[in-house]
Amino acid sequence: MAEGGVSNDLEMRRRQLANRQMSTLASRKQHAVCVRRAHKHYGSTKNPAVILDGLNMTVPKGSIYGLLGASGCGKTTLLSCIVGRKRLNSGEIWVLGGTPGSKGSGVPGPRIGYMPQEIALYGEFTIRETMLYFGWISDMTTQEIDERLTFLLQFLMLPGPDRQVKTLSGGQQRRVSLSAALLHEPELLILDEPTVGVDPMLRQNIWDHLLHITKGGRTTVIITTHYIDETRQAHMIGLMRGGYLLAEESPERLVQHYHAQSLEDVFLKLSVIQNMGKTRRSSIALEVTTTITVPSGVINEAIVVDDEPGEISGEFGDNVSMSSRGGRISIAPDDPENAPPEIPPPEEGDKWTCMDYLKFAKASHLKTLIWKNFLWMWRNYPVMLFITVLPVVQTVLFCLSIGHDPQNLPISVMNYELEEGEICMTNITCSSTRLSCNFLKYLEDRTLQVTYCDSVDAAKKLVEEGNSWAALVFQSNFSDSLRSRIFEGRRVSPEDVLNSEVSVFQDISNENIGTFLKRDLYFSFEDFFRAYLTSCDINDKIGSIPIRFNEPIYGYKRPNFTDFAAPGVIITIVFFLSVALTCGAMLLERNEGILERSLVNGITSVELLFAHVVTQFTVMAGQTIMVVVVTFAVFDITMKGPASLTVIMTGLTGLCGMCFGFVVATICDNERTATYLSLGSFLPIVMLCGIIWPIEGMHYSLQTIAYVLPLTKCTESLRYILAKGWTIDYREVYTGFISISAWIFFFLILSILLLKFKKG
Ligand SMILES: Nc1ncnc2c1ncn2[C@@H]1O[C@H](COP(=O)(O)OP(=O)(O)OP(=O)(O)O)[C@@H](O)[C@H]1O
Repeated sequence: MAEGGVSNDLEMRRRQLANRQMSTLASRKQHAVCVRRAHKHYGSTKNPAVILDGLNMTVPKGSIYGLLGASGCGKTTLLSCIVGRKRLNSGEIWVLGGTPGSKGSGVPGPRIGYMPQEIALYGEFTIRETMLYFGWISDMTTQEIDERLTFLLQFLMLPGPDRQVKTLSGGQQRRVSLSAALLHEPELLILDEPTVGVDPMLRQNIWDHLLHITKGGRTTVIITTHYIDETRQAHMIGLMRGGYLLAEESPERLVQHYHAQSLEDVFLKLSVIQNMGKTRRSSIALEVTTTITVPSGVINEAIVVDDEPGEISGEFGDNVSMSSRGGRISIAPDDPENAPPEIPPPEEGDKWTCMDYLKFAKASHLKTLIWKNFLWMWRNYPVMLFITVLPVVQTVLFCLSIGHDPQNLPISVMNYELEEGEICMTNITCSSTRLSCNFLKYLEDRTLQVTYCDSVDAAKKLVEEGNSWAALVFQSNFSDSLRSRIFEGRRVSPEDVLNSEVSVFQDISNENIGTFLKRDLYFSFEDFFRAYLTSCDINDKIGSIPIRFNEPIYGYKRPNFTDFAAPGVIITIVFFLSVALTCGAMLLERNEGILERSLVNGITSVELLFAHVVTQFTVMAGQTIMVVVVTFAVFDITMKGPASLTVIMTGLTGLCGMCFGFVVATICDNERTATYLSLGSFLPIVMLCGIIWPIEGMHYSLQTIAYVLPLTKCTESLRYILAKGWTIDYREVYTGFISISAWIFFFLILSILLLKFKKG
């Protein structure tokens, strides 16, 4: 780039800058960027970490503005506020004539090209795909993108367009990131350290290109860099320290004014002056003034003025002022007549209405975002695996592992009816003297593993050692006593009543196994007893408890737990897989800075959410179908109601999980907190939704909470559809649909509002 070519332009702009003038609203709006009295802190208001402390900044149109400052001084924070991604706590920003984020300002949007400090690219995309993404969201055609890409690849010395970004070196990735910012030739280019990791020759090429594009006055560049010397080529430099700009001038004038050798010298001197302002009464300051040469008159002219911040910008010529918590030091005498006017209130009509927030998205943006989401998933094999295999595996595991009766439970038996060494014969007759053997046969038929012992103590010991779930003891006259119990009626002796009992010593530490064993003992005894009565020509029904269980109206005579658990398990699998998938995809996008970058390019939160809804919904629909097919077609779990309702309810649950995933991703700053929040919500939701235990058995105070939770009503509803065959006409069914739809709506609105308002 010919230096002489721009010198006239530059000179003219410098003269404009040197003109002292009142900072009117109109003049502020004419600049590419104008920041006034910017205050920004992180942390709580009680204990704030102040980053911007009354900062003023003026970036004239068509200039290259080098923003310099030590690491951590707040440059990135300032740039984020300029591009509308973070909000000031107080103060004003005008960018390209409007307030960032206001209606019609075009900022954020394609008027801005933003290269953030982090790479902020999809590693799985090729260079061309990356450019297509950023180009399309900036409303470029594919042909325009390809033409620009050819130039940028050559100019930034990048490898072929089909190279995947993750296979490039760090420096190459930064250059791809720079290309993405330069691609659509924006009016305002904001480059956060674009020359890191770039060799000196290419660095000079980049600077030449920046000088070239700013030459016509249409493009303005704000650039931060740690290489102070390269900013000599900028038209203007802002030296940032302690939350505001120490100086804002052209590099030549700064060096000249401070009689410095280099810009680094200038920065050092200004820093010393600033420190003296803060500790001007301390002896350290005296020491510093004697060792550092500061332009004559500068210190003497320094006067302490009030806390009211003043203008510090090229707009006001050489006027350089600095504030500290305790007061303000003005290096050049402040001109009271040039005191800045109060910041005007924001213009009416700039504010977004609720409808604007929800205003429907641009079709081209949506198309691009959906394309990007699918491409990202397609390129991420583990994600694809997660998407396709996990729901099937989970469902198969559920169907194979939950709800089946425990098999081969060991029990120990001391049978005093048998002689020593005698083996049980199992023929049953009315006069049998070995009825205990007949009963044990029925137990064995129920897969219980019987171990015969030679004493009660030995049988109980097996239980104590954990080798048996129960010890059964039969008395020596068990058969006779049982017969007396049947045939002697009211004359039966108490001894016979006692001796006809099977004595059981059970291990009920595992409640489920204990209950199954009890059930097996009861059922086996009933079967045995009825068989015995039949052998004695007695109506076998006398042997049953006189309660007749008819064919149930709903369900089966022998209900199975799998049917009970299936609705809750299906819903939980679909819901939480959706949460994980959505939350993971969004957090990855956000934490790598890609989301930030897309938003600066003009993507709106509604578009972003809508694109995720479309992508995740497609995935989730596939998952739902797989889960339903495996559960009902392969494992034949009971489904009495219409399959369509089952699929719709499962699909809605997945949609709700997806919307909850949006909320988690917007609330949480990183994967770790997202994991805590998802897990933290998983357990209460699952515990209270009635999968594990009927809601009617919960503490009454929890029952109301349980019914309000997202998965409770829909689990119930699905259970009614599956087990009873009910349709949408039933209140219990349609309330489930209403409940899940309400939660979807709530989560969606919440995530839109969070996305919109949760800025730094
Ligand atoms: N979200 C945040 N929450 C709390 N503190 C933050 C946050 N973002 C930045 N900071 C802090 O604000 C200060 C300024 O950060 P910023 O990234 O703006 O500095 P910088 O000048 O761009 O630094 P560098 O040149 O190293 O990139 C730092 O101390 C940083 O730790």
